[in-house]
Amino acid sequence: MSNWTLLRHSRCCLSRFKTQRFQKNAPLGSSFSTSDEAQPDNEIPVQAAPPPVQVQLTESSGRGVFATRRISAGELLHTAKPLVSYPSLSTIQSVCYFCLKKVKNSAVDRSPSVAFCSEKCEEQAKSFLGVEGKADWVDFNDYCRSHGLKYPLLVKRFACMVLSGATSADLLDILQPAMLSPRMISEMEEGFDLLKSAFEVAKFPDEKMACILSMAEQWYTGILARIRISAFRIECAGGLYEDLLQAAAASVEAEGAVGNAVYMLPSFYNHDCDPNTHIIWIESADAKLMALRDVEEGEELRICYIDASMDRDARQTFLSQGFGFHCTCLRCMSGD
Ligand SMILES: C[S@@+](CC[C@H](N)C(=O)[O-])C[C@H]1O[C@@H](n2cnc3c(N)ncnc32)[C@H](O)[C@@H]1O
Repeated sequence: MSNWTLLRHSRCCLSRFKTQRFQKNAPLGSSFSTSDEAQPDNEIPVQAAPPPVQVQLTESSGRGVFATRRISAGELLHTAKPLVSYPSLSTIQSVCYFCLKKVKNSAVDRSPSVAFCSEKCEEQAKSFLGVEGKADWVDFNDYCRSHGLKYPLLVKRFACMVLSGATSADLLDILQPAMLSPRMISEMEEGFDLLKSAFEVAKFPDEKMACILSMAEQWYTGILARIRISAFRIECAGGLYEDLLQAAAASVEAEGAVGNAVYMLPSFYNHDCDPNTHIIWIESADAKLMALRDVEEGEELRICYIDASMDRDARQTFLSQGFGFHCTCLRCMSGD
C-alpha cells in the first residue's frame, strides 16, 4: 500500500469548502440553487430566495436536513447540481457525458467516443476531458464493466477534475464515509492501480506528473467510502414514450440508470422508509428535492434510500449492509 498523498490544489473552492465544515445549525447553501434558469446576459442576476432547509445535527443520525418554515406537499425545496457525475457504461454513447441528459440525433457530438447535449455542457467538460482524453481507459473501464462497478468511474471523473485544477482533492471530505472492512479495501486495490497506471502511462507536464505520482491509495479508498454512502443512481422521469420503453427494457436487464452522481446538500438527507421528501430527476442529473406531504417548521426532511416497497426485513438488510445503520423509523418500528 502506498503512503503517497495526493497533492492538494489550493483553489478558492477548496477554502470555501474548508471554512464551511459543519457547524451546528449553520445552513449549508453553497452548492445548490433554488432555480435552474439561466439569466439573460444583459440582466442583473436576481438573488434567488434561500431554500427553506438547513443542515443540523439530529439526535441519533448524525447530520440531517430540517425545514426552516412550514412546507406544503408538492413544494420544490431546492434543486442541486452534481459535484461529480458519470454515465452508466451502457449509456455512455446515448447520454450527455456531462449532465447525463439523453442525447438526441441533432445534438452536438464532436467527440468520437462521448456525446454532449449542448455546447454549454461540452464547454463545462473541457477541463476534466483535457486530462481524461490523454490517458487510455480501456483496462480501467473493462475492470468496472467486468466487476459491475460504477463508483470507481465517479472516482476517475473526480481525479480528472482535480488534476485539471477544476476542483480540490478534498471537495468530498465533508461527506460521511462508509466504514470499510479490510476485505473491501483490498478489493479496491485493483481499481486504484488501474487508475494510477492509466495516468502514469499518459504524457502530462511535470507539474501534473508530480501530482499523479503522489496519488495515494488512501485518498482513493476515502473517496470511494464517501461515494458509497452518498452517490445517487440517476433515473430520469421525463422523456418520450420510446425513452420510457427503453428504460423499462434496460431496467429488466438491471441497467435502468443513466448514471450516478454525488451532490452536496442532498447527501445530508437522512433516510426514512416512509419519507416526507423525495429526490427526482426530470431529464438530466440536476436533482429536484420535493416535499411529499406537508412538513412543519423544524421537522426533519428525510428521503428513502431504497425501494420502499420491500418488506421490513429486506429494507433492514439493505440499509444495514449498504449504509451501516439499523433503521428505527416509525414504519420499521410498527413492523410494516
Ligand atoms: C447520506 S448520509 C446522511 C447524512 C449523515 N447523517 C451525515 O451526518 O452526513 C447517510 C448516513 O446517515 C446515517 N443515517 C441516515 N439515515 C439514518 C436513519 N434513519 N437512522 C440512522 N442513521 C441514519 C447513516 O449513518 C447513513 O450511512
